[in-house]
Amino acid sequence: MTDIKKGLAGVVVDVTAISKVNPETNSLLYRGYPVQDLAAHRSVEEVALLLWTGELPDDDELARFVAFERAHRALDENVRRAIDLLPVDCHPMDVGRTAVSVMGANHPKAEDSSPEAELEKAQALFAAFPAVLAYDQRRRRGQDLVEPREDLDYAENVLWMTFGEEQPPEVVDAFRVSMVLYAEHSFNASTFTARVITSTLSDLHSAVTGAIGALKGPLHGGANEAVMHTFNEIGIRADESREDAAARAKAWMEDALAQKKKVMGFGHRVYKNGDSRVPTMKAALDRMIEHYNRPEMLGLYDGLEEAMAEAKGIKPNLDYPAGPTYHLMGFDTEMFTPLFIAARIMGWTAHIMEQRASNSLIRPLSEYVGPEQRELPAE
Ligand SMILES: CC(=O)SCCNC(=O)CCNC(=O)[C@H](O)C(C)(C)COP(=O)(O)OP(=O)(O)OC[C@H]1O[C@@H](n2cnc3c(N)ncnc32)[C@H](O)[C@@H]1OP(=O)(O)O
Ligand SMILES: O=C([O-])CC(=O)C(=O)O
Repeated sequence: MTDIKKGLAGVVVDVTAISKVNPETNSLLYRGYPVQDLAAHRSVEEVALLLWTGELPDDDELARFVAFERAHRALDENVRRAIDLLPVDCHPMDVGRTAVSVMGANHPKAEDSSPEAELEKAQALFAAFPAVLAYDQRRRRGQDLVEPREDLDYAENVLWMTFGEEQPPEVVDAFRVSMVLYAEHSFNASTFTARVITSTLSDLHSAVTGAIGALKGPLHGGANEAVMHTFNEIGIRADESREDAAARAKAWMEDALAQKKKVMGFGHRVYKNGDSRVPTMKAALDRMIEHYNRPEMLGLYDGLEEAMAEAKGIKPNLDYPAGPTYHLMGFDTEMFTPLFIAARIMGWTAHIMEQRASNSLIRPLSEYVGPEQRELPAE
């Protein structure tokens, strides 16, 4: 029997110059720059340009892109109409997936895959997607659409369109950090999906639509939402001490592992000794816990982490600190993975362009294990 690598685990399928995930050094580089340095010092807009072009922008390049991004933020009327047709109790990832598909169908350059058109479509999608998730959260709450504001940067504006109020700088900063950390992660399942679709010479919006489908699952992006379901199952008690919350979380985890449950937000296919992005995201979560004065959330976080480490030695992944961070900011739980879409559009579209520039149809082989050739039964 052929040596089959289930889930393509450990298989190197292509080269990439976009990011380097190094589990040995527990590091992640975007185009050579450590992600924690980018998260500390750079805007989402700068990171987007870095991922797409390979270099950090100079002042003129950044100013041009910032102007473009601010001019392309408003929710398109066709997209709004399509969203309004979807039930308010469907999953917001279905809304995001549908919205990107509608954007593609309406884009005048949908079938133009030249490098220039591709970059323009990537930038427009990056600019336009936040309005989808912001509008979706608001319509579910019975609130009206909030128009984008051109005087706000990307991170400030996403929060503005979602909540209709300017957020304090600490909150904006934690949100910006999450977007930078979520932007790109080499050949993860959704990015690989986007590359498979691109490899057939399909268009950018089709590739992103497919990637959203792959991101939705709880073994991938859906884990940030699932983390919050765990917290809710344990029970969030705003007046509880950190210690009491930690004790309840530990007991919950011990019980879950005794039942052989998989607990989302822990483990990773590539990192086996911790996720390079967790310390930076955890620091942002700590700042939010302090800002909102919610020590019991830290108790739940620590209790689960400690019990998982003691029982199985498995470390948290990025979705673990990101989930409670978004919760504290006021996002509805089901909106967490659409936030991941907003960020990962940067990485997906960079990979779509890289795949197209050096394409080969992605079509692996399988070993057949079904019945041998046989005769049809007589009619
Ligand atoms: C941004 C991201 O997408 S990060 C990933 C987000 N996904 C999650 O958080 C989902 C939970 N985690 C998991 O399911 C896994 O760790 C994965 C899918 C991410 C990676 O898994 P793989 O590399 O395929 O490892 P696999 O699932 O085979 O796990 C290896 C062992 O660790 C255990 N394990 C791994 N993760 C977990 C977990 N979260 N909870 C409990 N046990 C776990 C498995 O049960 C398995 O144990 P066994 O050998 O006794 O059967
Ligand atoms: O790399 C992976 O398999 C999943 C992940 O962490 C990501 O996509 O950010």
